[in-house]
Amino acid sequence: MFANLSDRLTETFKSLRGKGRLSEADIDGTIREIRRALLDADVAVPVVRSFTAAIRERALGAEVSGALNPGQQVVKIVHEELITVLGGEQRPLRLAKHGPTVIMLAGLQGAGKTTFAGKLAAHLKAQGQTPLLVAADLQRPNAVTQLKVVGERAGVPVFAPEAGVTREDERARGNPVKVAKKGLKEAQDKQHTVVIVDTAGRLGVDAELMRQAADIRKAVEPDEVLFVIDAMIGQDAVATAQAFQEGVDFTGVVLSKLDGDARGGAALSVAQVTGRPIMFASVGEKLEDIEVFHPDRMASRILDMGDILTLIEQAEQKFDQAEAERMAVKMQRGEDFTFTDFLSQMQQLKNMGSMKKMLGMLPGMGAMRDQIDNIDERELVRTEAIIQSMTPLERDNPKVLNGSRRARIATGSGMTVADVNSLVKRFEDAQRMMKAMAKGGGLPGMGAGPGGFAGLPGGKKSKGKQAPQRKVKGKSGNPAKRAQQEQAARSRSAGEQPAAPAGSAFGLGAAPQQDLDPTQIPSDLSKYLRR
Ligand SMILES: Nc1nc2c(ncn2[C@@H]2O[C@H](COP(=O)(O)OP(=O)(O)OP(=O)(O)O)[C@@H](O)[C@H]2O)c(=O)[nH]1
Repeated sequence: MFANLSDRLTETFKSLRGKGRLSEADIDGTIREIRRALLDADVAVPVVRSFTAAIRERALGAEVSGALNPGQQVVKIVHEELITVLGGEQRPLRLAKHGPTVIMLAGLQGAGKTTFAGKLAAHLKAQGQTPLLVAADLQRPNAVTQLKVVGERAGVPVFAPEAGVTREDERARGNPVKVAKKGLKEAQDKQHTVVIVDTAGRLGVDAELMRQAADIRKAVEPDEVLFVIDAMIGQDAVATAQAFQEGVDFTGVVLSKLDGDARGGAALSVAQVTGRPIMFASVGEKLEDIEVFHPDRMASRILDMGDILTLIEQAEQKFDQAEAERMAVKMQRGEDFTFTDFLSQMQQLKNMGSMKKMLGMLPGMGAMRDQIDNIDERELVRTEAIIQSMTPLERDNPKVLNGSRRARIATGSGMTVADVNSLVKRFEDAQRMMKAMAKGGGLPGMGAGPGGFAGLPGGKKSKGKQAPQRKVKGKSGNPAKRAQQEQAARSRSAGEQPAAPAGSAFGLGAAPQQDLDPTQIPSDLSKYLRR
């Protein structure tokens, strides 16, 4: 996601590091680099122009802050301007006060509408809604079947045109406007709280496509019309978005395929050009690859400051609280950490999704992209296989693991004895770590107490002594935000980095800690602390 842009911008800021003051030439040089980086990322020219002009004006306007050096000041300005370009505030979905909320999806063929329809349905279902998917994409023969498949995966019913008995039925079946209306009626009758209408796309913008989408819009009067755009579309993004805005009009944007996007110009152009908020990002082919779009968090990711809030939220959603509490109690009692616990933690880690994606959300990880790309996610599966090949006695009393038992486990799991030895070694390290945490000290750079993962949030706070904490002003009521505030304060008072890479105990490439560029961090964290 934005890999090239992110690398170019962070490289540009490096040249400002350590400068006591910035001359106009320094600023112009930086602006030139930013302009090139944005154009190479396919950001639309007018957007680049206004963006760089705003940065230049503010940078020259000497917004002096005692806390930040000039280099950091420029990063802060770029960060704030990026947030503005990306739409400012996050805009949540508008839900209808009465009756089902109607959400219509529009966009070009292959933009990712059908895939997103399933993701959105699953996302809303997890929030307690009862969505109905409506297949009004009758253009592509396979589209209805595809929607049925994603609906089944999401556990959400799909309304699709049935084969008709009369000629009139058959005509209605081929008419997307009638199908959409019938779908809405079905939702009202069956008391669904949300209706998601998937519409047809074409290879390019054409009058027929626009007329059909506009007719569906008129027929179902949606609360939201979401324009789904492929983030890899490049310079065509602006023209396509404008055509849809004129033809159908939309209330929000969904950026799809943001996972595969090394350029990402669409993201930086569409909100600004259309004045419509980006509301969701689609970041993969799986059902759970959906993110609520937060302009400030995305700006932080682009500047390689990480996105700890999203990471915490995802961890919280997938985290099994009961299991965490079981671990907390166990450790407070001083009971030994066993392979059974190790396995359970690993399974939770797996539930949280791709390790690469999670690591990519930590600050300063852009410089380690190659190492992250080399992480072998199958390692979790191999580790699981080894533990599954142990007897209950061995899992709970790892000390009994002598040479012959290790050889048997290696054969049973299809691994080598060296693999088993290496896992036992990692396990012993994790066991020592858990003991240290149980004593209450916590571990450097970690926010988690007992029951939490190494380097990941979650679990209860230790009752024992914590490292001295700086008081955080204006603590948020939001657990994710609060966790970050506390972590930031802890990290600062201890002079530590904001978070330790996760997964090291599980042997997933064990991303080493690196020196973070100080020009990249302070403005971001201090921003959250001030909130
Ligand atoms: N990598 C990646 N692939 C995606 C994403 N969203 C969709 N795709 C893939 O893109 C292709 C097209 O997606 P669809 O959901 O069928 O697109 P559509 O807009 O419904 O297409 P039409 O129904 O023909 O208008 C499929 O192969 C999807 O698996 C995403 O976020 N990331």
